[in-house]
Amino acid sequence: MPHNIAFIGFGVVGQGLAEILCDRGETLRDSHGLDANVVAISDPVKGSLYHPDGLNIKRVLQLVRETGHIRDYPDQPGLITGWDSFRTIRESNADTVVEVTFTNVKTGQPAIDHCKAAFESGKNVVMSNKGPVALAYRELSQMAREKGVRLGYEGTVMSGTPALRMPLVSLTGNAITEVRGILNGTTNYILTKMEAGMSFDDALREAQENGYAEADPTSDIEGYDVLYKVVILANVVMNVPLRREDVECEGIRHLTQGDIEKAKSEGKRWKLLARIKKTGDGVKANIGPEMLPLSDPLAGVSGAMNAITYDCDLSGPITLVGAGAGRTETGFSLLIDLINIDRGQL
Ligand SMILES: NC(=O)C1=CN([C@@H]2O[C@H](COP(=O)(O)OP(=O)(O)OC[C@H]3O[C@@H](n4cnc5c(N)ncnc54)[C@H](OP(=O)(O)O)[C@@H]3O)[C@@H](O)[C@H]2O)C=CC1
Ligand SMILES: N[C@@H](CC=O)C(=O)O
Repeated sequence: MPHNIAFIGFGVVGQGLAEILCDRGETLRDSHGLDANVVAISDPVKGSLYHPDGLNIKRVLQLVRETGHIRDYPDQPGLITGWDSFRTIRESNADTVVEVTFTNVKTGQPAIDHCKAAFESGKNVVMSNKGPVALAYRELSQMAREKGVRLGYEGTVMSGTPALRMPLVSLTGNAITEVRGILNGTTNYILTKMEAGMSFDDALREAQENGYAEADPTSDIEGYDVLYKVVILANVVMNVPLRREDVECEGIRHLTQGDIEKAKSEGKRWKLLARIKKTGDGVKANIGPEMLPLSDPLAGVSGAMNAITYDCDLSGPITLVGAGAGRTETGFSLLIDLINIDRGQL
C-alpha cells in the first residue's frame, strides 16, 4: 500500500526529505517497507500542488532547483493547484502530513493548528518543527492517541541524530538524572568559525547558506531554539512538564572576538551549553555560553555537529554526537518517523 504524504512547507528540510524519497524510493519500498507517494505540497511562495495519484517528485525538485518555485509543474488531469496549508491537510488523501514550516518561537503557530487539523482529518503528522512539541506536546500527543493517528518529532532535537529515540528506546529503564549538551548547529558553527578568525556576521551568513539557521536566526543566536529543545527533552525524555518561562536562557550574541581569543589563551573554548538537572520536585534548566577546557569531550564538538550526554542511573553517562542541523540530516529525521509509522513502532 502506498503511504501518501503531504508536505506543508517546502524549504530546506522539506526538499531534503523529498530528495531522499526520490533517490532511495525503490530501496525504501523493497528493504524498509515504506512505499512513499508524495501527493501534495503546500508552500506560500514556492506554490501548491495536489494530485491524489501522486506527484512526480523528481520533476518537482528539478523545478525548485531551476526556478525557485513549483508553479510551472506540468498540468495534467486531476491536478489541483493553489490549495493553502489547511485545505491541503483537510482535503487531500494524504495519510501523513510532513509539517516543515518555520518554528514560531512565540506562539508555535500555524504549526500547532496544522497538527490539530491533521489529527481531526485522521492523518498522522511527522515534523521537525519545534514549536508544537515545545508548546503543546501533551495536548497534541493526547489528541493523536484519541484519533488513532501518529505524531513523530525525532528531528526537533539534533536533526537526524536520534537524540529522542535513543533515550526513549535504547536507554529505557534508566532514570535519567541530568542532560547536558550542545543543541544548536548554527551557534556551534559560528563559534567554531570565529575561533578560526571569521567574523560573527560572516559565520552566520555561512550557516544560513548551509541551511542550518532558522528562518529568523535571532532564534539561534539568542538561544530560543535551544530553549525549545530543552523544553522538549524535559517533557518527552524526562517526563517533567517544564515550560519555557522556567528556563534561564542566554545566547551568544554578545561574545566578541576578544572573548574567543581570551578563551584560547587559557586553553579553553566557548560552547553554548544546555543543562537540565532533576531536582526533588522537577528539573532545573539553563542555557548559556560557557568556556570549556579543551579536555572536555564537548569542547571537541565543532561546526554544525551537536552532542548530548544523558546521565543514567543504571548505564552511567551516555553521550551521543552527530549532526545538529542540515538539509539531508533533518530530511532523514523525518524518514525515521515515516518508516516507524509503517512498522507500527511510533
Ligand atoms: N534546517 C535545519 O537544519 C533544521 C530545521 N528544523 C526545523 O524544521 C522546520 C523547517 O526548517 P527549514 O526547512 O530549514 O525552514 P525553511 O524556512 O527553509 O522552510 C520553511 C518553509 O515553510 C514555508 N511556510 C511558511 N509558512 C507556511 C505555511 N503557513 N504553510 C505552508 N508553508 C509555509 C516557508 O515559506 P516562506 O519562505 O515563504 O516563509 C518555507 O518555504 C523549521 O521548523 C525548523 O525549525 C529542525 C531541525 C534542523
Ligand atoms: N537552526 C537549528 C536547526 C535545527 O534545529 C540549528 O542550527 O540547530
